[in-house]
Amino acid sequence: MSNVLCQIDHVSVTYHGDVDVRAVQDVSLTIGEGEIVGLAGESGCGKSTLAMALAQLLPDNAFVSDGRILFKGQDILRLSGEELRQFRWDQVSLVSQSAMNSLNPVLTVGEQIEDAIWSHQGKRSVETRQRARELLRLVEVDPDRVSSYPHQLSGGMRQRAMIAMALALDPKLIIMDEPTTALDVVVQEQIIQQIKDLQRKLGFSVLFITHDMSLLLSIADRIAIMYAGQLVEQGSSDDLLVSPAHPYTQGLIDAFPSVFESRELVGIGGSPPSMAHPPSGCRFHERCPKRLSKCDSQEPGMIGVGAAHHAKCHLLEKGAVPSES
Ligand SMILES: Nc1ncnc2c1ncn2[C@@H]1O[C@H](COP(=O)(O)OP(=O)(O)OP(=O)(O)O)[C@@H](O)[C@H]1O
Repeated sequence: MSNVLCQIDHVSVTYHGDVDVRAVQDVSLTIGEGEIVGLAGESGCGKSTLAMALAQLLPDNAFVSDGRILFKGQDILRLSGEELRQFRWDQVSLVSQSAMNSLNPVLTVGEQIEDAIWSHQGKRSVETRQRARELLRLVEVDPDRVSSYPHQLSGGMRQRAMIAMALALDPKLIIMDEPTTALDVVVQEQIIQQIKDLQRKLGFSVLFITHDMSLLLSIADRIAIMYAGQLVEQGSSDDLLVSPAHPYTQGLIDAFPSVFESRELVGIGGSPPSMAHPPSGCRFHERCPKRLSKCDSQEPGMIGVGAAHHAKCHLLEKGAVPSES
């Protein structure tokens, strides 16, 4: 792998409420410089919470209850005040699912990009307007659109404008949380291609979050799979495509149309558990078609199945015989 940019080290995140919810539990994940890492899993499994912890944007009722997050070797959980503000844009930026909700409806796109530059570099000038135009050109939006309001742009253009804004301060890492979910398939493909092109050209790293495995297999260098707050498998895209080791990963792959082959889609039976009361043993055991008798009581560890391919499943232990149900 390339040089390490970011190391998420045994991180847990807890939400305070009537019942405390540990939405992320003991997650370790590394993102290399210039690498696109995909994070997949069904709704509610903790992907966005992990992303928010990484961007230091957790809501007030949530906190990192264990572990550390090193960014270029520095523990970002210890940053405060000005250091934190700088980190949030200079090092990491975020593109979220709905550009319509993220963009300010009463400011033009140009003003919003300029604000991002200005508020962190302390100057608004002819150059910031010029930079806003360059950024729009970079994401293939007509630079004259600096004067447009968000509602005057198509969904695809708004999402491109969000990407332009995320690029404004040359961050080292861009977190993309379902950036194309709200778009139709054709526009989605164009934007994915553009993200890949920009990443190659500019060299930033990406944490790409989605529940769509087939999309991830086509964009990510490496993929991590989350289930009920835990990482259950990680490996290269090829590893996961050719030999997924966790039944949940296999289920996710089977549930989405493949860009590589045509086959019948099969959903995963049941639904993810409540994070307030996660099941004992392997958290996937109630839905697993290959569960063993111990899966409901003993939590499996992460087991190596290849050079950089690991999965958290008892089936990978020596001598395990799956029971097909
Ligand atoms: N603001 C909140 N307050 C309390 N609990 C929360 C809050 N946000 C999320 N959670 C809890 O954290 C769990 C994980 O949510 P999260 O949004 O991180 O999942 P996700 O995988 O990103 O889902 P989605 O794909 O739907 O965004 C949820 O199941 C919920 O129990």
